[in-house]
Amino acid sequence: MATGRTHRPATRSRGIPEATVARLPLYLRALTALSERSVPTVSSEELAAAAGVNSAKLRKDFSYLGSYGTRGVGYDVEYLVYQISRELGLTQDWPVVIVGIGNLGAALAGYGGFASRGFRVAALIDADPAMTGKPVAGIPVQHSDDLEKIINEDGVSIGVIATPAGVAQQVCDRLVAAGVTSILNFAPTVLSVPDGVDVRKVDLSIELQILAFHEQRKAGEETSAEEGPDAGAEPEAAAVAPPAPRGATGSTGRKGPDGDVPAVMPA
Ligand SMILES: NC(=O)c1ccc[n+]([C@@H]2O[C@H](COP(=O)([O-])OP(=O)(O)OC[C@H]3O[C@@H](n4cnc5c(N)ncnc54)[C@H](O)[C@@H]3O)[C@@H](O)[C@H]2O)c1
Repeated sequence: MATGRTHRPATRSRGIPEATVARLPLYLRALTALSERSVPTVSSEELAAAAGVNSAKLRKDFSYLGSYGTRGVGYDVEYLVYQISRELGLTQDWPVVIVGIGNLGAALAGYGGFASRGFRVAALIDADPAMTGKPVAGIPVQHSDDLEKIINEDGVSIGVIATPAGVAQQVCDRLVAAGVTSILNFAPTVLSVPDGVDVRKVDLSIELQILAFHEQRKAGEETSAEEGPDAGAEPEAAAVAPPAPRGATGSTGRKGPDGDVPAVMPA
């Protein structure tokens, strides 16, 4: 998808809501699947279903891109792929470094979905000298002493942190000082970054905790239904689960202290 240079679209200056930006990758994934099947056009309803989004929301989102589709025909798949890719900045190549090449870092390094979306893994960095020079997913691991040099040489603006939590802030500080302005943090810790640096946090355990919350609630509802209309009131009140962590649905959200949606973490 790394084709040509990015044009700054007019819509950018009008401002696209963060929630819409967060849905654009969902549309793009669904559209890419349609494009691979050489489907020429798609209705808003079909695309909304494929992306798991409400169709009215989809039409509103696309209006921010200046894309309204054609009545009775729908949206041109290829053109929408181009429009959304352009809006997301995916029509240019984004070199990415991954820091911390353990279980997770190695899995990320081997993930084909980065390159196919224009994210080139420019370097793998680890502090363990025993790993230096060893290829992971075909890329030799470099020592973290050279982090600044690597960032500068490759013009890297996106860093992925997959180190233990205890060193993540220190790694983050070095990445930022070297010129990285976007960080994808997998370490279970809240990172502090200066203005102008974006942090996205991924935490699968938080997603599981939210699922556990819903499971518990569903179980409570089933019990109430079995016990009759009056029986539910007390147990339900007694079984109040802790609220789901804010923003942990992985959607968008405003910036917290680490530049992302604050997620509740066990201390
Ligand atoms: N977000 C998630 O859903 C999720 C899932 C799994 C793991 N994790 C987190 O990801 C991190 C890595 O997990 P893992 O299982 O791969 O651990 P791991 O121990 O296998 O790998 C960590 C790697 O980081 C390297 N490292 C340590 N200090 C470093 C430094 N200062 N600079 C560069 N590299 C350094 C180590 O040498 C090691 O290779 C942990 O913080 C873990 O909690 C998050």
